[in-house]
Amino acid sequence: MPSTNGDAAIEATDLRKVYGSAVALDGVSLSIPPGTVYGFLGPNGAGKTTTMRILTGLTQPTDGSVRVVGVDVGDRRALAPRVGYLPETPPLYEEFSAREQLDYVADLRDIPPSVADERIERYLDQFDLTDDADKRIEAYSKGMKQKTAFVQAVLHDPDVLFLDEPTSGLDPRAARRIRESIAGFADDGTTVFLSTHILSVVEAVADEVGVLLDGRLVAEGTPEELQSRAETGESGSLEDAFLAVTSDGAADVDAASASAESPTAEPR
Ligand SMILES: Nc1ncnc2c1ncn2[C@@H]1O[C@H](COP(=O)(O)OP(=O)(O)OP(=O)(O)O)[C@@H](O)[C@H]1O
Repeated sequence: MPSTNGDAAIEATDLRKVYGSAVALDGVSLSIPPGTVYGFLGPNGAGKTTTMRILTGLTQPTDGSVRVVGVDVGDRRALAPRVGYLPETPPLYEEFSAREQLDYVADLRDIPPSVADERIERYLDQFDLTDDADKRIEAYSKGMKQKTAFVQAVLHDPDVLFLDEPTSGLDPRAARRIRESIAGFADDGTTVFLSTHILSVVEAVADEVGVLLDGRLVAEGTPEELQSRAETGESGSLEDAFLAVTSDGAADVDAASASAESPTAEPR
């Protein structure tokens, strides 16, 4: 369990989530400093989306507690202005245009119109959406929808940004825009919690990586630290590291041998 850090942007303690008889999360603790880009990895069904939904206050944990920027996530009213969330299936009104959608969200977020107008135009331009900004979203490609949803998540300039597969379905240029944008937010002090299966994105932007397996955090460290843990040694890729710590029985091995082997990444 991480040491309790009152200044952490995300502080989760011993999260458990049980659905019926199925254990989705089995004691996950996180302590993520402000300004960190945290890459959250794990195989299908590991519990990543469940964790994100708990960290954003959308799902109640069965046990455990979460504070984001010092706010208990149960306090939705206090939390909402401080966090942005891009879920795997983003909520967009298909009958709106991107400009209408973003105007609508700006209004919901109480962003003053002059500030909102400037930001919306800047983001539309940044994500190559200006020419299509008045077309209905239902006519957009998957990538255009994803970019619109990303802008929607960041429009209010949140302190902490939760991104679930932000580059999924994007062409290389659009994916690069998102990656650059994530790096830019981090440079400005935003904490980014990034769940993805695309390891090159994590390699490009993450300061720290956590690997979830069967509802447990089985490894945590910088991408370089995780790579150096891979069986292939220092030259191992993040993919090697991911496969090593998520192979059958890896969770037990890691938990048992954490201090004995003094690995460079901090296993859980
Ligand atoms: N609402 C729910 N009701 C019952 N079981 C659920 C529910 N949501 C998630 N689960 C279960 O919890 C476990 C973790 O699911 P979760 O969606 O968090 O995984 P994930 O790591 O995000 O997976 P993926 O990479 O495939 O998106 C899975 O076994 C899943 O079936």
